Amino acid sequence: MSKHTHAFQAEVQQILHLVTHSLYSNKEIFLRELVSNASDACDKLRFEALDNAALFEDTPNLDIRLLVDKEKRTLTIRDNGIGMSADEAIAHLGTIAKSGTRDFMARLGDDKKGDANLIGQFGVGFYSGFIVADRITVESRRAGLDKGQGVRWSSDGTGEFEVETIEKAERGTDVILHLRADEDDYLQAWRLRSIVGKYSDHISLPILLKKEVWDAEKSAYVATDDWETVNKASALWTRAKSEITQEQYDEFYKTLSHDSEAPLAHTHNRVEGRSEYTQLLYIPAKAPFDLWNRDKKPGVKLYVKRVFIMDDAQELMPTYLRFVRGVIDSADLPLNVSRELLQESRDVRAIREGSTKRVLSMLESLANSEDQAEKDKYAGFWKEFGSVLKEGLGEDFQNQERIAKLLRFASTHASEGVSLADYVARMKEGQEAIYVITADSLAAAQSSPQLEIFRKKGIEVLLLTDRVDEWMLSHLHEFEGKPLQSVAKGAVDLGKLQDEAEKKALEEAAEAFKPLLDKLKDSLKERAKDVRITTRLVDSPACVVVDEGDMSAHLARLLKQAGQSAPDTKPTLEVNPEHALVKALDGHAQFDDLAQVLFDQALLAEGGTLADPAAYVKRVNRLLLA
Ligand SMILES: Nc1ncnc2c1ncn2[C@@H]1O[C@H](COP(=O)(O)OP(=O)(O)OP(=O)(O)O)[C@@H](O)[C@H]1O
Repeated sequence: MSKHTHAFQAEVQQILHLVTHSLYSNKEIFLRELVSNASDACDKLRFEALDNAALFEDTPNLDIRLLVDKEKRTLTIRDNGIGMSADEAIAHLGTIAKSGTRDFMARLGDDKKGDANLIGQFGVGFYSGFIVADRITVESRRAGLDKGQGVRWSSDGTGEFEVETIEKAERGTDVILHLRADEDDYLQAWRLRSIVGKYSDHISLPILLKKEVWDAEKSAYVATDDWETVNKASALWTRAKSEITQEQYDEFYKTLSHDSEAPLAHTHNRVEGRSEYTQLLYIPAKAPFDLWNRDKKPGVKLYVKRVFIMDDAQELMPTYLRFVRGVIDSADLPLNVSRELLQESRDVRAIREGSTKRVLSMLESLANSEDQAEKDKYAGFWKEFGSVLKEGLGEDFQNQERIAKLLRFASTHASEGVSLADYVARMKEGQEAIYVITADSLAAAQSSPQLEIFRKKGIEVLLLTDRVDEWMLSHLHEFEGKPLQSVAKGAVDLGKLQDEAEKKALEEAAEAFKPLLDKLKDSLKERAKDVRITTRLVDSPACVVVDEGDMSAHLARLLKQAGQSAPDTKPTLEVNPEHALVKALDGHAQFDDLAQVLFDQALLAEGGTLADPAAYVKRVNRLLLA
């Protein structure tokens, strides 16, 4: 193949622009990214060679080498892994296959400056080479292909790249960085050694550098022909916990996840027994940009006896823990395990159950810690991932109780961080239910008329404003034997919290107001299922509620917003017999206008919208002018 020029996919051009403009504050990460690609390439070769040992050709020992040419000012990252064919080089180094790329770009905003954190999280991988290089040449040959079928890919990282066929004797890939004018630092062996030590020590393959000796004549270190290994070259998770520092754990996480922030917590265990495996699992500090996508695969890598098998092994972690990152290395699974086999394997099920329990324990120890810093970490976790964890209530029945204990809410007593256990501990004497209200926002929840009686009596109500809360309520019916009760559903029944005198007053008012209620029912017969007297209101004249078994108005709105159909259930209007407006209804000349306005206002107060706002305005104006 003669030389061909190709244009980068538009998204790659944007990434390249970002890389060179936003990441220079932490330049050295380019080496971590390229070494990690080299290590992945070796993992892939080892995996493919399980079925075809010939791929190893005559070099079964896999390694990564860093070569420096001080005259040409190049740094080469060489691996003898799987390599790339010409087509693969064009596809992999010219496009971004990752799903969600477009969404990601949109999140960066129009100026495309982005912040380094977000970009780091997305993982610029190969393109990070352009932070320090003004040209990158890749020479590669895929394992199994002929020596004449090597490929040279080259680009200055602007709009285009060139590809041509070359002879390449050794299998694998050379990534040759032509360093920018002011990047001589990366030609120094000590500098490379220190970066490898910092970011890539855990890489399980040897990373080799030419040994240098001091040359007195030249007054400089010069390279010899001997190679030396500069990393520990044993997979981090296989080492004893006591030999691993916090920094090493954190760096390993950063390589796994491309996150530039340290994780919140990790758990590292060797599990023995019926199923034998090692797990090293992390909870990130920040949610990834595509956390909301339930199709997002959990970020756990599967290894079998230290051989990499696959990324994102969904079967190893339930969907609601898809934010967890890490590695699971099984001693029992066969090396040629397929996705299909994973789905059926009892060992995999045992691993998933064990790992789920570990992650929940990790969260529990943060949440229940006496140490404020740990508690704050849990608060941070909840902010980032709480909504996803709630999915577990419906997904993982076995652990429902543990998950319920990890939930945190706002309430009428505290603006955040209220657990169900806190709530239960604060329940009033005689209180039988955990009261909740759902709304679109905290402000809407806090000012809901339905809360008035609870406020007056000092009874705490949980304010649920997350989009998944309605769904959560359909799975979580009780906690420690106390039912969760929506204050916007059914007639308010405070049970033992209401004294006899109050009950009697209500009955009497209902009797006295009967004629008025009948008139209201008649006026509102198209809109309200029923009209009744209530004691739940203190300052407001009226509110709307739905029956116990009906869908809440909030959920119906959410469904409609999401373009789904929701039943048009009529609410019940409850009126406050003590309120001046309600008292004024009796014998009012514009009874119908007032009744309709009362109903419209009740809808508005609980966050609803009016079907006919213009009619409402006209009625209010008529009343104002009367
Ligand atoms: N040394 C290498 N040997 C073989 N293939 C490589 C090598 N480096 C990169 N590639 C190929 O190029 C692709 C793109 O690499 P890049 O680093 O941009 O992203 P990635 O590794 O897929 O994703 P991430 O960096 O987020 O893990 C890789 O998926 C791989 O197929």
